[in-house]
Amino acid sequence: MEKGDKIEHHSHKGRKAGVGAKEKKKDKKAKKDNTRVERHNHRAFSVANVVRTKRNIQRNLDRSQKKEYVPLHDRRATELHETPPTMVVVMGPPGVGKSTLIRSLVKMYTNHNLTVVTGPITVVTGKKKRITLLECPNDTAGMLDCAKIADLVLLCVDAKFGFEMETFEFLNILQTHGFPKVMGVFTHLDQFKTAKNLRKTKKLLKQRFWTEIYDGAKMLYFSGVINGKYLKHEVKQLTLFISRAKFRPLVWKNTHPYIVVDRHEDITNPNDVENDPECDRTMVFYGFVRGTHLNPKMKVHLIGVGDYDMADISVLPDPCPLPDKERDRTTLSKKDALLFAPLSDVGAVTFDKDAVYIDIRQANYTKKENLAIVSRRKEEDGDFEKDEVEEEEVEYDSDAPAGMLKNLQDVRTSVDEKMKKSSFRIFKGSKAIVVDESSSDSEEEGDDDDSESEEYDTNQRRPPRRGDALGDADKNIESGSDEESESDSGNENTDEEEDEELADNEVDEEAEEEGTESSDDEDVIEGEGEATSVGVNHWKSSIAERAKQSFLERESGMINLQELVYGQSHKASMNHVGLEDEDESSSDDDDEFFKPKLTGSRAVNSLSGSNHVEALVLDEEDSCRMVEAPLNVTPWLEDSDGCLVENIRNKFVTGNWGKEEEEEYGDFEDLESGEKFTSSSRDANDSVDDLPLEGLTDEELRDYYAKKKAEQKSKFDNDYDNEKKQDGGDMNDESAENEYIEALKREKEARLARNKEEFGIDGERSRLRHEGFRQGLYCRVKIEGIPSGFVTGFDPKMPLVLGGLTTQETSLSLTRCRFKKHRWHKKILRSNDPLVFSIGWRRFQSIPVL
Ligand SMILES: Nc1nc2c(ncn2[C@@H]2O[C@H](COP(=O)(O)OP(=O)(O)OP(=O)(O)O)[C@@H](O)[C@H]2O)c(=O)[nH]1
Repeated sequence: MEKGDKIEHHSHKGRKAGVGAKEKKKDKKAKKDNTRVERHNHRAFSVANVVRTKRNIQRNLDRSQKKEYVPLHDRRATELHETPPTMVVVMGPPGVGKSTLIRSLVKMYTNHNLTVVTGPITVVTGKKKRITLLECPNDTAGMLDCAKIADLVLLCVDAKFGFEMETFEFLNILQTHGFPKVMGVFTHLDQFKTAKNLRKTKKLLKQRFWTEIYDGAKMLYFSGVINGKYLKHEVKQLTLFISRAKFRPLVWKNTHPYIVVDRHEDITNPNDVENDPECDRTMVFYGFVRGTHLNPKMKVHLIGVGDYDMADISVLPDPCPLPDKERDRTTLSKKDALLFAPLSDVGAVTFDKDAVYIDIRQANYTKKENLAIVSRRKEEDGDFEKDEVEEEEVEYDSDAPAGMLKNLQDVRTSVDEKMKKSSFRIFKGSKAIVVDESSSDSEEEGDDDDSESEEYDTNQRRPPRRGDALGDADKNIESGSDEESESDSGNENTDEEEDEELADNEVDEEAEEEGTESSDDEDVIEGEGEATSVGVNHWKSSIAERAKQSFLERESGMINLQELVYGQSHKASMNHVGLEDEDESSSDDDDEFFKPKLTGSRAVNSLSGSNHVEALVLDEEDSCRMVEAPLNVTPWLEDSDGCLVENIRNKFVTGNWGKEEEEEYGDFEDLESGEKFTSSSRDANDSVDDLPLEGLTDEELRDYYAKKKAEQKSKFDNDYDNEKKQDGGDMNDESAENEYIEALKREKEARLARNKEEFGIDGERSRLRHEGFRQGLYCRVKIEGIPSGFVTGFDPKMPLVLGGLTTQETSLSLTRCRFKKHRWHKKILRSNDPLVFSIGWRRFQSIPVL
């Protein structure tokens, strides 16, 4: 509806029957007849009871006064899909039912039965709402951390037991950390035997709770557990309270960015850890950015560990996104009610920056005969036979991934070894070439064979093409091997095509056999002859071949930038010389054809002798920063007008920075206002301020400054009032203030919209660079140099928080603080009494001197 539009209301319908209607009729008639007597009831609107009215007025004033608070600038995201999940901390003494409460809430929201409740659990609770549930550990450190990050605290209290030490401790901690919203959850109500007793206890608990927190704080009563969860309608009521709760922006969270870590990973090089198990670790932390913008250059404090610079921070896709905005639904469907609890063992998929891990719990591809240990154990347990019947080995297709995985288990020799043993012949009737010269007797056969094997090498280095010699050679491998195998069996086949078909068939058959045959059979086949083994492991050898080809392709296509810019390295060039020398000596007896070819730029360099020499000269040192000609100092020292030393003398600290500098800059013109500034005008301006100060006494000087300050203040006040008048018109103070706050809000929204428009959809990266990582983004933060103790002593029950540090928090500073004695600490606090300090994100224990 537009602002100017009038709202249509139902018109008033007068009474047509009853006393009121009768009276009205009478009055109308009297008015008509002019017999109406004007009556005035003096006491109608006067105060009947002065004292009571006074009290009433005072009470109303007090109540409205209580509701007033200093408005805090809310820096939380305005757009709902950008807000991070609300942090709901569940706190209470041990055994009070915290885990049961979280389990019940998760079941209510997502219909998922949680077994383990550890770490932060994020749940989509509505179309525009998410919450993160976190169980607060029962130690001071954990409580301190939770108090800093909580938006809402569910304070669990065992009603049968009453308030316990932990609850009061936590409330105390909350008070000193800026009080977040607190709701009371009273459990174990089913353990009261009489209703009267229950009613009495409820009343007592309520009074105590309200005095601890504030009058009217929300409380819920949970009466009993069914199937390990609280009653459905009671949990439903709690979810309603959670979704309706309004959170005040707390000062600390308004000024500090932080990440409550969902999960973390140790990405230290395993070799380093093996060499030194105590070595510093590189770790990545995952979580939503909360609070304010997290600047990548900011220092962060990993609570309980120390201050660190972020080695890397990047945005990841939201693991628990809000449902699609486009879908026009009023309620949240169960499908959209997502759950993300990486430490609680929910779901099988884990996302990393560049990998997705799927936990395939039960799948087992190990062959049955290899499960010796398992079966032995079962035998020992005595239920071997029973399980035997249950578990039947599944047969997989050898082409399917599972089948290939099983085949891999049968491999006894590596691909390299097989390649060494393999042989092929290039021309029909020529001798087969064996790769491994030492194992074959090619050495004994003389130079010809050597050259053949070399030819094989050089041919191999060429990138393959369809129908190329290598492709032919491939065919030859197959045909050659077939021939051999067939010659063994006595069937000679000269037709190549037939050979290929046959080979294919054989490969297929043997591959099929391979899937079912045991490893012993495989060994027998290998023993029968190499030709057969080539056929059996055909797909494996082709893998090696393909890998080799792709490597060669990459090798030839690769441009070495370092070589392009700096020439070849000295070592490399020395190698070339060595190689060439060797070649020269060997070229006497070998053909040109069999010379090892240099690839890429090396080959170009070695083309001509002069080029080669040039390359060698370049190779000596990094030449890009060197001055080619020797430095000529004479023009610097010449005693003339153009003397360089004199020209730059004043650029240094020792130079004359007086008038010369001003003269150097000369006059300039303000292009916007068109005003011209000359050095003389500047002098005049300066002198106005400077003049009265000369020869003044201290008293006069003080007066002079006070006057100047008053002038400035009045000027500011005028400007400010004008601004306020413009914003609020001639309204009274309160409405003007409201209007002012509204104007600020509007301005903020407009600024956000402008920023968004400016950066556009594709400008996300530059937005992150300029703004930092805004709240609600799911980030991955890499931190280096974390002590090994953090990994070894990690307790998933303790909340892990990465808090952003402002600049003044990273520098050495003096803090003034006051101590308040704990209400139950009987003794007077003395020097050297150990205290736990919580200053900003940091917390530590110390023995202060008071
Ligand atoms: N009868 C009854 N039993 C409850 C109630 N709430 C929780 N329990 C039981 O209390 C036991 C402890 O509950 P948990 O949820 O594990 O308590 P917790 O606070 O997480 O305990 P810690 O993890 O040790 O701190 C469980 O066996 C629950 O079934 C309740 O309202 N009534």
